[in-house]
Amino acid sequence: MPAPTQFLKYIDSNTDAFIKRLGDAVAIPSISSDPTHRKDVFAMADWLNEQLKQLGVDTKLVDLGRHIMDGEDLPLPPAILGRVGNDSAKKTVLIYGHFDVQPAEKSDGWNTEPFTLVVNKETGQLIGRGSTDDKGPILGWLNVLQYHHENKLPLPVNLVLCFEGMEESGSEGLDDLVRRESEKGGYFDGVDCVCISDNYWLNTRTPVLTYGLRGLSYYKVTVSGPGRDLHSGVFGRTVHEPMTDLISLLGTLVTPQGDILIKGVDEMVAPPDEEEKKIYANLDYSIADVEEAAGASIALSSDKVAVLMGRMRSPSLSIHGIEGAFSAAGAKTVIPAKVSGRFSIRLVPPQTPEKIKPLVVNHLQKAFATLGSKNKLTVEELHGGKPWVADHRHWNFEAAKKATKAVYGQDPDLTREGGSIPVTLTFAESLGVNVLLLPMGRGDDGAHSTNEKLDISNFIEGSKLLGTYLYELADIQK
Ligand SMILES: C[C@H](N)C(=O)N[C@@H](Cc1c[nH]cn1)C(=O)O
Ligand SMILES: [Zn+2]
Ligand SMILES: [Zn+2]
Repeated sequence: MPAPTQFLKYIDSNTDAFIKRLGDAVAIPSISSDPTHRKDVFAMADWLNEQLKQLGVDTKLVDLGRHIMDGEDLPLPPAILGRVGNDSAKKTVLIYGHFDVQPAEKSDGWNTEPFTLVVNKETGQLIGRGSTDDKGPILGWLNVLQYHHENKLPLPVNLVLCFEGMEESGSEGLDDLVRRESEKGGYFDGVDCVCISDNYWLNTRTPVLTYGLRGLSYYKVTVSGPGRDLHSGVFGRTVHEPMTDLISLLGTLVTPQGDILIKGVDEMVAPPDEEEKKIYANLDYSIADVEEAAGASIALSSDKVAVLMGRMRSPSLSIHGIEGAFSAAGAKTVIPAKVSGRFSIRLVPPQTPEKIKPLVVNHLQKAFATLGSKNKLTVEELHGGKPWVADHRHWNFEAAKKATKAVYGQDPDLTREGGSIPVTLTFAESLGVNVLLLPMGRGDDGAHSTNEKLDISNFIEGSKLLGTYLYELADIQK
């Protein structure tokens, strides 16, 4: 059943109010990885819960307990569960999203304040942290709910909502909740399919449906030795320096071409056959797309298929930062006493964090031993998540294809995403149902980056897409 024309018109005519609400959401700096912002993640949960209640959603906040982050014992933000409709004649769809965001500071290179949504009417962009990842898409669902609530219209399907505030930090506590609530009589019992809007198109023009995600294994490697920071003029060439050791270790992990040097990691993945390569060759994507999104001509290859495979079906290792390193202005001549490097490996089937961890630890210990250093090495896995691949011939995807065609007038490309949403596989396994990724934003949105944005047209057409998908689902043969 097509979405009512009234619904599409309503989304268009409420654009300003929807943008205003996104501004309110972006203004809450709900950074899950920063203990000083934990209260803001709670504030964001309260704000979202209030919005949902005002739109007629029956909600409950679920306490997920506590966890240790960087040695600090912290309360986990609650998950928000919600329900609209309980009609046994209708399908039941579980919607997942996350209301936490990545860190952002103007000094990182933002042109505007990251937690103030800037509406640029000239470019048609909404700029602010969380605009595309993942507050914009969550608010897209709210826009759909608002139309039905204000017009006292039933939704075409029953909706079960699951929103969390720790996705950017490993979804701590959520797996247990999902497993528990998927049991008979649980909150998610009776769910027919899952839809997640939390990734991006490949380019700036072609909508996509996504059937795969990479997993993640995130590490902190620490080298310590001196009892305190030292003067490099007094102690240089006199003691083993932690930073020198750490840089040597990080240099053993990956080549500048992206090949992973930890024995067994790249080798765990079977090479693609010609049939699979055709899938990548047929996607609407070019080297210009990746370079425009990256902001420079720095693609690892000029071969589109190689670049796409690097993102979608190969593991990758990225080095994220060094804690304890001198980074301020000036020329401090210090030997830091303790430094920690953070890096992560994106995983693809059949890799799992459990299979990868011993390879990583063994590699680092061996590499450290070859340095002949008297410093101390520790390796910690901070968090992990398994990769996920779904059946894109399922009726859940068929409904989304029809909705895409109806809203955008074109067929979507089918993609695997290079990023990770750890709970996706848990939903698929615990509920035994199909999971669909239905992204709202474009490939150049800059999620996790400076000047993150969501195009107004993607916010508005994306809201229509989410609603239209629900109408298409209602009709489709199971
Ligand atoms: C794809 C999704 N929007 C996302 O950004 N996921 C994060 C998950 C994560 C895990 N550790 C930190 N963040 C990602 O892929 O980095
Ligand atoms: Zn993210
Ligand atoms: Zn996200």
